[in-house]
Amino acid sequence: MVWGGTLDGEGRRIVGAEFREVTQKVLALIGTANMSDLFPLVGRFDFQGMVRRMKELMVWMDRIFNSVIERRRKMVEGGGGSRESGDFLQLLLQLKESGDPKAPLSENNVKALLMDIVGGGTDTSSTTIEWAMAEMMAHPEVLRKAQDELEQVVGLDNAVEETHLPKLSYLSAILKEVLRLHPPVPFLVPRSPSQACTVGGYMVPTGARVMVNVWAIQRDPDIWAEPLEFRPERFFMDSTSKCDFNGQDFRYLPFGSGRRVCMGIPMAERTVMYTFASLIHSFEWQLPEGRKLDLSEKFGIILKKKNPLLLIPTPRLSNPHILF
Ligand code: HEM
Repeated sequence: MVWGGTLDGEGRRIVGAEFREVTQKVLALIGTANMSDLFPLVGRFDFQGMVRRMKELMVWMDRIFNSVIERRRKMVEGGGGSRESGDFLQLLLQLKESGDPKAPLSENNVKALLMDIVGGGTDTSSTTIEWAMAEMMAHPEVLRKAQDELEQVVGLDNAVEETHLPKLSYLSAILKEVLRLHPPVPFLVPRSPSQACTVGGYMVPTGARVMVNVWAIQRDPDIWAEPLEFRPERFFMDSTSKCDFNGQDFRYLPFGSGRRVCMGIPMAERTVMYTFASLIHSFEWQLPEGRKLDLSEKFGIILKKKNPLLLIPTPRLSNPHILF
């Protein structure tokens, strides 16, 4: 979707694996406590070597982008591959080449946009799906209901398609509940007011770093009934039925709010729901023998499971070949 049409087979796998590795390292580094944030005066000494390590990772990331862009250029110049790779990279390069004065794009802009999309969209989406599967293991009755809905809308003789998604209202409520209890970006992106202001009686000085604790808001017992219970049905109740992903309702902000709200919401809604729906429609899942379900969290810029979820699938469609 992002640059998949540019790379094929082995190339896609290698670049994908390398990109995942560097993204994991960047996210881990961003989530590490940095002394310089607490004592800005000593920041320039970079005692923990974090600036140095981030610069190294950015060089690595840049090399990956350069190689993908170069392959794309060769593909077009050589005329060997189709010019229409239909991916996001193609769109960005076309915009850049069109030289539209209203939206000028440099090569660096293209790379920054690629980084935003891949960096912002991969770990967040995969973490949501992992939490969703873990909650299904913890709540088999919810899983059963979701599978019943899928059987009615999709049928056991079909694979899930994008067109089915708007009809899967219970599944959509499950994902809302997953994102309520496990918001992948628990503190959103830090804010910094350009003017001092007072919020809820607290003075926030100009330039202060403000973190919004969405994790705590979405578990606040003053707002949510039985906040620690996993209950997708709550999103059908009058009081919460209007909670969507746009960040207008300050009780529920898994994608943030305001000017910096997640720009990938439409894509996330479709890809996460499609993947999750396909997983539970196409397979039955169980924990490996003797292994207990563990729902503990690991603190970081992305709120992941402390221990990765390991499950065993068994085909459930009438004809498993539908998937291939
Ligand atoms: C379940 C999946 C996702 C979740 C939970 C999520 C969540 C978030 C959150 C909380 C923010 C910060 C918003 C704020 O501080 O107000 C954000 C920003 C962002 N997200 Fe997502 N995101 C997801 C998927 C995606 C996808 C698929 C893309 C790209 C296609 C994406 C691209 C971005 C970008 C570029 C930003 C930065 C926006 C800015 O600062 O202006 N996200 N996301």
